[in-house]
Amino acid sequence: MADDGMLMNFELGGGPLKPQVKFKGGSWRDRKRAEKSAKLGSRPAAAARGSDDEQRSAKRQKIDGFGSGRRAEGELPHRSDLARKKSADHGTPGQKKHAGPPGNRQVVSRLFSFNPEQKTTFEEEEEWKEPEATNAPLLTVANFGSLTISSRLVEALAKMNLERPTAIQQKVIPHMLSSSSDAFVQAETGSGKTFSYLLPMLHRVLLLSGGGEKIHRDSGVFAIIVSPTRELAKQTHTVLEQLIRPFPWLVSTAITGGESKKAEKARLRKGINFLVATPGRLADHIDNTKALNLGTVRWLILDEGDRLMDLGFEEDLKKAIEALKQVKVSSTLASGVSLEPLPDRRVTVLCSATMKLNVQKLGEMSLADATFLAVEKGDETVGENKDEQAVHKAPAQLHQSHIIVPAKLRLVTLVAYLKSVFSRRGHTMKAIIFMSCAHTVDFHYELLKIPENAEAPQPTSKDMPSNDAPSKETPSKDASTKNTQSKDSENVSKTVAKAAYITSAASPEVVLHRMHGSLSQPVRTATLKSFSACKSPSLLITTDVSSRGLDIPSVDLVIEYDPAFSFDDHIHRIGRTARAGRSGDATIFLLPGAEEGYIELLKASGSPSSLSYESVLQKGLMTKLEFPVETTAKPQDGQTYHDKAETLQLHLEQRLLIDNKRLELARNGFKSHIRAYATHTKEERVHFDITQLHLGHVAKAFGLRDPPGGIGAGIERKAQKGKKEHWRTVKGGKKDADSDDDDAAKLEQKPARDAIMRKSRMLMSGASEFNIG
Ligand SMILES: Nc1ncnc2c1ncn2[C@@H]1O[C@H](COP(=O)(O)OP(=O)(O)OP(=O)(O)O)[C@@H](O)[C@H]1O
Repeated sequence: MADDGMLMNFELGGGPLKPQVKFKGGSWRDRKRAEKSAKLGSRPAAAARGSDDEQRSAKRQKIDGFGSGRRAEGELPHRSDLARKKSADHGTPGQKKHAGPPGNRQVVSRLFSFNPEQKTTFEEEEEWKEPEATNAPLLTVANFGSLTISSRLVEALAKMNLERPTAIQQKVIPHMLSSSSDAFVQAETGSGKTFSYLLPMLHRVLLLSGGGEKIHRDSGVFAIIVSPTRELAKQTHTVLEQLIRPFPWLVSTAITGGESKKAEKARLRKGINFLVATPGRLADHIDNTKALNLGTVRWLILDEGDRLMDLGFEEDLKKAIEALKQVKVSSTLASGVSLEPLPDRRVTVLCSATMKLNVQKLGEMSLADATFLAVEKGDETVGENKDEQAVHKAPAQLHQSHIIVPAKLRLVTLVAYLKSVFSRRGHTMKAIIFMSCAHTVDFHYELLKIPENAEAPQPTSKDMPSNDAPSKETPSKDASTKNTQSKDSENVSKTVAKAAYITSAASPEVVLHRMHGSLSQPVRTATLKSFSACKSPSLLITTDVSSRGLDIPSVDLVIEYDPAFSFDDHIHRIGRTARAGRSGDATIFLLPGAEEGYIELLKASGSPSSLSYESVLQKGLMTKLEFPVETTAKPQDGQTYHDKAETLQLHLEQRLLIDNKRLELARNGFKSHIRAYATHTKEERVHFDITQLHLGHVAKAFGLRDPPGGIGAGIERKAQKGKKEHWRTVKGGKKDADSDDDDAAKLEQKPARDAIMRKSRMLMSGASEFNIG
């Protein structure tokens, strides 16, 4: 019978090779080995118990069985078959026989031995008490009306359940209502920066109409809001649409990469008053769309300034800023309406939750005599803050934790953690897991979802509502709703599924989502919409594409399974929870060793608590553990949580071995993860030292028995030369290292390594990840 290379890591009983078979082909060593294996394989399981030799024999049988469908019975496999089989095979040192009943014995990788020691000891911590929220609406202010904004705007806000301003809104709104000077707005994540600039702009534009309809869509563009990502641009546009709904004579639109330029041009020709844009597309329209007249523009808002610069939009932004400078500011409209209520010069407002050097550079490019508007310690001008480096706190009510997990245990600890948090929180739980790159997202999504043939939940009309305001650009809401919903369902067919493993009696259904920049724009948009609207407990696995500005209601927990590439990114990631005064939790996974040093840095953003992975495993795995597909590894009554963790790991590994597609995802995930690891910022690389990664252990976290040949091997060999730590020496033999020579050499060659790093950076944070332009 052909086994198609699908043999798993359990003993083979009689095995595919029969002892009486005469062996042909291969070297004499291979023939001898195969004969010996066949003999051992024919012995009863009980006799074969426990010895390492026998494990190795069982392993060889599996190697020998690989590809047997294409070879005469008894003929030995070619070396290429052996090599192919090797990476899918098991049996490296550090594996043991599972202590199950005879006849059901399995090989399990040891998860709890040979792990590096955790260096940090944590004193017993006091129970965390949630402090007063720092980004909540202010109780000391009666309502938005007290900021003297239009009563119709106050009504529109009330309809959105917004009554009182937040601290930053209280600071920015009066400034923008009365002043014509530039501003730098810095405030915590989730503190309502969007309304802080939208409300005063709208108020002043409404003064032009004097409450009537003196201005129209073709009166000109009054404000341009630049957002770094398409998602953020669309989100800001949605909020804006909600605010201007009572004023049908005002029109806004979003122009973003990934949309039809022709349709955007047509909209610009018809007339727009508020334009939300991504930088690349804005620069393109400035160059190529005559209908885009900048003469009436009085506000340029640069939202998420640090991200705009991180993503390399400096040139596009320069172009927009220069183009605006070239145009004379008109004081009346062609229709004769005076523009007096608007600022008498073009005002630029730069917003950021963090203030890195590149934001300061953007400030120098775009601002003149700007006022620094922040909630803390009074106002200062931007110039006086130039030397300040980014040390920023997360909202005080955001409860942060870290968990130091050895690499081998990461995957099972993640499953256990998710299982325990979903079972604790019950039905209203939303969580986001950040991973380093698209391939790791894809792998974990595939592994954690109920496999294909099971029906994936399609967003229903209940789950895909549009809290999007009906845009005046959308011809007929009713006509398009049905169409949009069916398109959305189609778009999320590969990004939304029911989760396996992490469900519990309290959350019998958890909806899994995945999102990254390599997905097409319609898929990204539909996936976010589904996650945002999902009424069941739901989990989004994503990259940093979701870390900035996204406002997803009621996210309770952010897990940084892979730490962010920079501390600022970390602040933005965790800021997806605890928004506008709500509570929230954030947990970061760190490896023992150098990564523990990152905890000191974390303290700059709050007071993180420590979680022990042992207690996470215990909590998560001692409740009923259910596997979505059968493999020989099964959780059994009476197992300790260590046994359960190893059973779960074995089961996950077996799932890779029976499905080449999943195995490939794991290998790609591993390789991309290692490349991504090299792209931590220079200042933080001391904590994320790639030479300290034990690749064999990291491979386990991808359900792999060995690191696949590829980028990683060179790194480990390099590290091994320098340091001979006990736990590192358990890594496989010479052949493993030799087989990866090419990559090792490549990595040690600086230009090649730099190219990889550049590519990884681009993948992680550049245009290809975000598909903006
Ligand atoms: N005054 C308010 N009262 C209650 N909720 C508010 C108020 N202002 C804003 N919000 C809500 O707070 C959330 C966060 O707002 P917003 O996205 O503008 O924050 P942000 O400061 O831009 O955050 P980030 O830096 O993460 O982008 C939104 O859901 C918004 O509706």
